[in-house]
Amino acid sequence: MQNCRKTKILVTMGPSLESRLNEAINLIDGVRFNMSHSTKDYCEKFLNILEKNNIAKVMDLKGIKIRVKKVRLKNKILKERDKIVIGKNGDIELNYNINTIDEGHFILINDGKVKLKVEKNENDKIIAVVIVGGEIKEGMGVNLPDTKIELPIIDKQDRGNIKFAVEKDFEYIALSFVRNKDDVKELKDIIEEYKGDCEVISKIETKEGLKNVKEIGKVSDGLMVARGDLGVEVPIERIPIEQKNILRIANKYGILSITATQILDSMIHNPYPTRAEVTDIANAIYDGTDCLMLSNETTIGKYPIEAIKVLNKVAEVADKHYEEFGDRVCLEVKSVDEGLAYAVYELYKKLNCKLIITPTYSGRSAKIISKLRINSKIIAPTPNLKTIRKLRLVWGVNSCLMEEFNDIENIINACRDIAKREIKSGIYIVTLGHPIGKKKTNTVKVEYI
Ligand SMILES: Nc1ncnc2c1ncn2[C@@H]1O[C@H](COP(=O)(O)OP(=O)(O)O)[C@@H](O)[C@H]1O
Ligand SMILES: C=C(OP(=O)(O)O)C(=O)O
Ligand SMILES: [K+]
Ligand SMILES: [Mg+2]
Repeated sequence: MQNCRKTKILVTMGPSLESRLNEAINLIDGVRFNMSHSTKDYCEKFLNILEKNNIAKVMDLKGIKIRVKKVRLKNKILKERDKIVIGKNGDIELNYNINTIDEGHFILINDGKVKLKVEKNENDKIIAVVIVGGEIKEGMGVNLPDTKIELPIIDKQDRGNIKFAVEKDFEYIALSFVRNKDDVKELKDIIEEYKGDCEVISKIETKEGLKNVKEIGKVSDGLMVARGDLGVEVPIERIPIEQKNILRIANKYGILSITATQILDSMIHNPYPTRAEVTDIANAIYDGTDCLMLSNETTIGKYPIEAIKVLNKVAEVADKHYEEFGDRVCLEVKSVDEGLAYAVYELYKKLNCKLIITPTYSGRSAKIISKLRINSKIIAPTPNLKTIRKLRLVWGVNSCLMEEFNDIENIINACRDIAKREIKSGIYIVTLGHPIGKKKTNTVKVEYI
């Protein structure tokens, strides 16, 4: 069983971590492969060690990233009030057709460090004025917060990545730059086409995705507060408010929630965090995030292991105070699952029970109960290895392998053995589906040691 930390840790694989993964393998719960910077062959190298340790595998699709394709300017340092021609044979060419970028739209280059505003769109070219100057280079990321991006959310390369993720049993696929529910449906249809069951995490990181976050949440298995691109697409002062809002929506719909980017940014260069970062981690936990994700800290940072250790320690301490400071429960009751979770919650509070055991195939009963942020341990025994790995990212849930039984008595006895190991004496709760089999959980049993 993992240590008493309840918040889960997802790290991004990259040069800094790849040769030191074994130093952190017992402190992390998931690994993200960012396909903007990784190939399938690169992922292949780590599958064995991840599966041996039941670590959740997350494939993050590169998505429709717009970039600077060509810079024809001699002087690549743009100055305020400069006029720039964008388009074929213009000063700057993008890897995106420009005729949907209208007058008044902003063009943000290099994570928003350079800001242009469109003055004129003459169909084959755009005249833009420099609002904030700076250096521009080919390959730099471009964000178009005001422009409806008319591109399919999944291109040929990402379709290949999805096929690979299904073949290699990735637990999750993260979708970058999600705009609306149709984008999520498109990914789910492709996963189904390849007969996969990877769960879909929608990255909320564009103005349009933010506007549609409710409809996106309703059809996703998880939401990620992708603060990097989000902080470019909306004014940075909106990040704390949008983060709380996105996390509340994920918890209301009973889906996974991940908070990402610049979690311990200063540890890219320093072996210790700032006070602001440590407080940000605790506040993200109290905003209700299931999981925190490290990016540059573990891909290119100088101190990947130290960053993981700091995140582990800070989360462990913050978790202990969830009852005092954590956001209150807001899980929406849509079906029996949520009703049962609230029944477990009431029993836990009224009977001061010390342990909740949720035998499960799908993992859903454990995930839903976890949304109520119950302070007691939640153990989810399952015959399904993939469920163990999926639940690695779910707050407060420890999953373990249990053989497949064919009668309820045996499951209850097996849970008793787990309880004896975990609490020695006291009240514990078991959730079950009766009659036995792959039906939804529909029974709550109070047990006593
Ligand atoms: N180890 C096991 N052997 C046999 N049946 C099991 C086992 N673990 C859970 N079950 C049965 O699976 C059902 C609950 O799992 P599942 O269908 O995934 O529900 P949920 O999605 O609500 O978690 C119940 O019928 C439970 O009794
Ligand atoms: C997590 C994010 O996406 P990526 O790292 O793929 O840019 C982000 O933008 O914060
Ligand atoms: K990405
Ligand atoms: Mg992003």
